[in-house]
Amino acid sequence: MTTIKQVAAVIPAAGIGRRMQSECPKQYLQLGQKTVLEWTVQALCQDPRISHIYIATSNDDPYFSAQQFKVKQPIVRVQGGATRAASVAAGVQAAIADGFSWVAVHDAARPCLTAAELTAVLDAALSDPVGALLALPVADTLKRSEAGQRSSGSVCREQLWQAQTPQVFPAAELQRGWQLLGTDHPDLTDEASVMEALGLQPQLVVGRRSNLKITQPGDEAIARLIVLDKE
Ligand SMILES: Nc1ccn([C@@H]2O[C@H](COP(=O)(O)OP(=O)(O)OP(=O)(O)O)[C@@H](O)[C@H]2O)c(=O)n1
Ligand SMILES: C[C@](O)(CO)[C@H](O)COP(=O)(O)O
Repeated sequence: MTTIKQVAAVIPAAGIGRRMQSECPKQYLQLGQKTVLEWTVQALCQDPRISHIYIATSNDDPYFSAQQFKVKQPIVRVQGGATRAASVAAGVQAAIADGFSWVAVHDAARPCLTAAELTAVLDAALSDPVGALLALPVADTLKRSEAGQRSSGSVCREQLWQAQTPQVFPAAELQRGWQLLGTDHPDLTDEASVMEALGLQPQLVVGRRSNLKITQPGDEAIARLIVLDKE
């Protein structure tokens, strides 16, 4: 009988959603019958290799206790930190303490992840010496703006990708990176940056534009259309 490798999902959900300017943190906005976070947890349970879910929330989060996660995987709440990296590191530490050697880090603000994307990034990561992340080749012309929101030129996009999540890596390697660099380093905006800082080159797995991160006003309306189309 072949045993499948068990992976802990870590969801950073301790942000305040400043850019969103919404009445509550964006991870608790309602998309139909579920909140963004409830959709995200459900999305991560679409592959049986995800066996536990660690959610990092802010200490004074008044919304989490009312969440209804209708999944069979155990949900573990941990205290998030002042940065996304600190929140992720708290979840990874809890996962390691529970015996996990691989983690799949996925933003709470990305509720539209499909089963196909999740399976693809897990397949790639678990058979790769470094790990893997979902990403999109840049499809638009990129402009640089140095003053007054005016274009001062274009940036070559030939070798540029937009990182998404899940990002799937060995937990101990991530911890080694944070021990070296800290969790408030401005360049460590995702887990792949930590691996790159260790001199490693994660595998890029082509994702979908529908796996958007709810960030700016109006993004929640797009995400609502995507998730309700699945219902
Ligand atoms: N200290 C932090 C900051 C962010 N996050 C989480 O990291 C994810 C991606 O971060 P981002 O989109 O930047 O969320 P916010 O930090 O909430 O947004 P903003 O920067 O607009 O405040 C989100 O699910 C957010 O909840 C976190 O767990 N802990
Ligand atoms: C992790 C991430 O979603 C990859 O694109 C992104 O770096 C998160 O950035 P944020 O400013 O913390 O939302």
